[in-house]
Amino acid sequence: MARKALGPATLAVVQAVEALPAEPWVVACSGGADSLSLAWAAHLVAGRRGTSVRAVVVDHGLQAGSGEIAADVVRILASFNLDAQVVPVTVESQGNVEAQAREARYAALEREAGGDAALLLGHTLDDQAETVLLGLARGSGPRSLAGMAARRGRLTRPLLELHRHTTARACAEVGLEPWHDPMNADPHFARVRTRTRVLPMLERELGPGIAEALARTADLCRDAAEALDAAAAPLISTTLDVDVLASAQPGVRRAAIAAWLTERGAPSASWVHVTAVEALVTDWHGQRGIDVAGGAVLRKEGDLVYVPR
Ligand SMILES: Nc1ncnc2c1ncn2[C@@H]1O[C@H](COP(=O)(O)OP(=O)(O)OP(=O)(O)O)[C@@H](O)[C@H]1O
Repeated sequence: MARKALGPATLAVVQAVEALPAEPWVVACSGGADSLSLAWAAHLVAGRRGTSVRAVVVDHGLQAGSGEIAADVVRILASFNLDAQVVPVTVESQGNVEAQAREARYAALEREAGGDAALLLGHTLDDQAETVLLGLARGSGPRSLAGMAARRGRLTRPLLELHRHTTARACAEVGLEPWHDPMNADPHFARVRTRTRVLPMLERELGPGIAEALARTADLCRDAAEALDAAAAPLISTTLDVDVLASAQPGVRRAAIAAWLTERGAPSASWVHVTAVEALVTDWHGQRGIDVAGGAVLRKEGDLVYVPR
């Protein structure tokens, strides 16, 4: 039977999905153009391969009518016969709501994917470029500038080399109406200002191709971060040896401290904490220790010791 020709944008999304290995897929779909076009393409490719695919829509319950919006997305997915379900999560409405929503979303999505399925996410080249730019503005190092990996564990991002405008066009080509999240247009968020003002301004002032260049920076930084981690690994055990740290290169020393803090159970080591711990080695004047997230680091004889709170 002759296949109906795909439009050029749809073809680009389908080809990105075809590059994935054959395995069961769970598509994380918000209803936005990126994850909607991804879900459409995943359904097509899985059908051709005879592998299983379904979609999950997380309802964070943070906006009025969020349940209906999620149900609408499930209906859109059902319109092309993709099996989908809404998964509600509970997010505290105090503190950093965005970060809590992300954490609850990823926990629910990973639970849904279980042990065997790859979890497909709709992040694009533009998302990667925004992540790198925001990291540069914060003064981040290579680990953070590495941005998002195309594959980490079961998390899979097939669209990282495609622009957001491609996914929007793909939806139009196949007749899907994506949901436009009002938060994606709210200039209160630094990411939204980066997307709508900063990147377009850089493209105007410095020339086209900024997003591609920033995505390449992410790839290069990932390589650099992996090299630093590999060099730091032999320095890490239950405690850190002060003399060994003192003679290590600064970048390797800081990578060792960051990885050690994370291994010991300190939640994501910030630059402030890493450099404060480093000072126990490079600028020691008898201070006993310093507080870090989740505990304290003490200098005991020739070692640094992590004491959880
Ligand atoms: N509520 C949700 N339910 C399921 N998956 C989600 C949800 N929100 C985000 N995701 C997943 O995370 C990816 C990135 O999220 P992000 O918030 O950057 O995108 P988005 O603005 O929701 O829109 P899009 O679907 O176009 O990516 C999405 O592509 C999707 O795969």
